[in-house]
Amino acid sequence: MTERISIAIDGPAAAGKSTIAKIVAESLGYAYIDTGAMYRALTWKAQQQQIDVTDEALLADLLRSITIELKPSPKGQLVYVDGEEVTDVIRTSEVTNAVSQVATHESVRERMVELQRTIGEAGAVVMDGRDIGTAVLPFAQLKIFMTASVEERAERRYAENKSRGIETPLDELKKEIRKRDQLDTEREHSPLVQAEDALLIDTTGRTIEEVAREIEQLAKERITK
Ligand SMILES: Nc1ncnc2c1ncn2[C@@H]1O[C@H](COP(=O)(O)OP(=O)(O)O)[C@@H](O)[C@H]1O
Ligand SMILES: Nc1ccn([C@@H]2O[C@H](COP(=O)(O)OP(=O)(O)O)[C@@H](O)[C@H]2O)c(=O)n1
Repeated sequence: MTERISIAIDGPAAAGKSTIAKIVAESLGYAYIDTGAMYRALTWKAQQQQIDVTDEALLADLLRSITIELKPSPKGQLVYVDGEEVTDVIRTSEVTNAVSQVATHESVRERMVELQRTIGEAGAVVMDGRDIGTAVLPFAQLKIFMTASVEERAERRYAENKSRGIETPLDELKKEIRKRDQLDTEREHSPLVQAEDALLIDTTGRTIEEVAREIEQLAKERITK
């Protein structure tokens, strides 16, 4: 019987990964790790230091010299870079439009995977991203590949942005999501791809509660096995 399983949730932008991962982690009493926030944090720091996001060596050095922390709080997960809280600033379009470029670099990915493995090693974790089931936690007991139509994903991001006072036209969001999906699936190093042993969950037209219950059930089946 495995009491502390690892759960990997991968998939394209705005498919609902972090929303669902958070709920499932809370209901199981597990830690939730948003690996996208780590790539965003590095991208933000690089922009602060005016480092060119195509410069792999400088980005890898930067990643080695900074501290990225994910801290749970009643408001949700807070993200810190070198002690500075960056939870909201890493969601701006300036960061969003550069992050997938930063994430293409092999040495950046190697270091991120190392950091994420250290966090996830002990189990009792729900981790979401693009390469969790394939590269970070290949032995995860439950792997989900979460998708939704690009229209629905853009509409969800639109509503989410609106509720946070950000007005980006729907068409622009659709373009940004398509572009990021393309960069993530076509990159050379650990691209976004469904792991062979991952279960595909299409969330199009489904509620957050439905999807969360489905994954909780799948997790419980594995925990008691
Ligand atoms: N099944 C769902 N149905 C409707 N909206 C959803 C669903 N899952 C997530 N959302 C909403 O979509 C938005 C994007 O979800 P998010 O979890 O940030 O996606 P990801 O982590 O995959 O980028 C959030 O505002 C969330 O509330
Ligand atoms: N494990 C991961 C997580 C994110 N990423 C990169 O980081 C970007 C931002 O991830 P995210 O999960 O915050 O993206 P959203 O879908 O939440 O907008 C992705 O588009 C990828 O380019 C990655 O390459 N590998």
